[in-house]
Amino acid sequence: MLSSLLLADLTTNLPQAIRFQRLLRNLKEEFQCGAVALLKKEEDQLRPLAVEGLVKEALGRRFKISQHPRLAAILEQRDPLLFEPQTPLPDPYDGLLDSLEGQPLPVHDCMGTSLYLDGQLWGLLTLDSLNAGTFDATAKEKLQYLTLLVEALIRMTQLEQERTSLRGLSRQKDIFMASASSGSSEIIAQSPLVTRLLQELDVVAQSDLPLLLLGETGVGKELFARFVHQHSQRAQKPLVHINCAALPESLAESELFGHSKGAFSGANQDRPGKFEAANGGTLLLDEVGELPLSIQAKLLRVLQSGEIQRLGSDATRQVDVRILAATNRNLQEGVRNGDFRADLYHRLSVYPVPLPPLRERPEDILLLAGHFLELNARRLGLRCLRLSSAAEKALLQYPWPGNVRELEHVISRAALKTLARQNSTGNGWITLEPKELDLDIEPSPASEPTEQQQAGSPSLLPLKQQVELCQRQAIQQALETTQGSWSKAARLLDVDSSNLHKLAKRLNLK
Ligand SMILES: Nc1ncnc2c1ncn2[C@@H]1O[C@H](COP(=O)(O)OP(=O)(O)OP(=O)(O)O)[C@@H](O)[C@H]1O
Repeated sequence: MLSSLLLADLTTNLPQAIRFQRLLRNLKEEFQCGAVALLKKEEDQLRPLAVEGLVKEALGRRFKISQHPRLAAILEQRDPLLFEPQTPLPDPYDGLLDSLEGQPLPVHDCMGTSLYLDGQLWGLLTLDSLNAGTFDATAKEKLQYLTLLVEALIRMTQLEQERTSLRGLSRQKDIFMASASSGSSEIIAQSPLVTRLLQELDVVAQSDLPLLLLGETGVGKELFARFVHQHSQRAQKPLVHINCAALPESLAESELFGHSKGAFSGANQDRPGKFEAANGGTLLLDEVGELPLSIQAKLLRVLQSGEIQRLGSDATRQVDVRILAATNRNLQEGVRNGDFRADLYHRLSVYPVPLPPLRERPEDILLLAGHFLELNARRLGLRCLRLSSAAEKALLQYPWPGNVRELEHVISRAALKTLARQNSTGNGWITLEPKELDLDIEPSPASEPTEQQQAGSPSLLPLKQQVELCQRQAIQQALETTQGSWSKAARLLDVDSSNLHKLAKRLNLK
């Protein structure tokens, strides 16, 4: 029965996330178990691509193989591995099972299998059952033959993705987790807003266009700049970051363009600047709105000519640098006030990229929280950190003026606070409560969240923002229904097509 379902999915053209989710749902039913998870191996860690029966935030987690002996043992062998219910090895999903609402896992059955693609270890599949004794030798045998089908399904999905990206379309559809080479550059997101933005950036990255990343503080401008660099032809060359706000006017020219020996007192030797350091690669001008006016003129000349002159030298040097600029200031206003040169603004803003604040993409909040919980648990040596459902609600209700950075700090602070509790109980498993998050807004314990809050919408936003949030959701829904057709979406929403385009542009949906 299950194999025919899997075979049917092999021949259907489905987005990866939906395909994997269906696979896990079918497996959960087939094995009558509580949780199934599909994890992909990425260097020394495992990344969940789909989970069934685990809490939502589990998708944001990364499991370091060396810290999870069960997962390591599954990876070590080709055949499925059945763990004794009494095994002393800790379970990686302790506290993450949906049905247990944060309770630690009791004695239970667990089995898993490694997955290979083209002879290479790709990842693994795990199954957990709360009824000890469910998984026996027959179940293990069944998993063995289903493993082949699961591998075929993953391979098929990969081929389809490759074909799609060859056509210049998105590489990932439902859930897009852009994985860069180091953990710290990983963009965690599943909201349609960010998913679409990443798809767009993936394409724009291939050009040498200057990008202007706009957005509130802590929204991820630097992270997205790194994404662009890593997805560009320049990825093997340096990405040089310069914080214009931290650049004293007296040193700015030498920092950017370098200086020759004797150019000023203390210049004991020739020194290249950031432009030369970034040659062949990318230069990120962070907080570009803070650049002093005198330096703006010099920067403009370099951008126009592609040539730099080190301070104190007449020689010119050709540089090939792609410019990315980021700011949380309104540069147009800066131009109007005379703080920012109009010509430089036009040069930098060829392709503006507005990054949506966290409150406009509530779908990402719990995912990001899960990611930061995992990072903190690892850093503090805690076995498992999770959110109570009241804490989840509190995170969803909060308006996040400091965006992702604030969320990161809230989770780090809360994780630290739990240390004392952890020491007193001696238990590695910890649930965070709203009071530990220390947010300004506490959800009322008596009231159930509204549908809007469940979708992650902040309830205390000014009316204008709430209206915009509703408009954004309606447009996104319509686009999903019409599979991206704007004209059909306009008909569905009963608005004029050009008005819909204008509105979508204003709401950063385009
Ligand atoms: N989608 C994301 N996934 C994972 N981490 C994120 C994401 N977005 C932001 N972060 C994290 O949030 C923090 C702030 O991000 P970043 O420094 O890129 O923001 P910024 O917009 O450049 O901030 P500022 O305006 O203050 O310069 C960083 O630690 C970053 O790694």
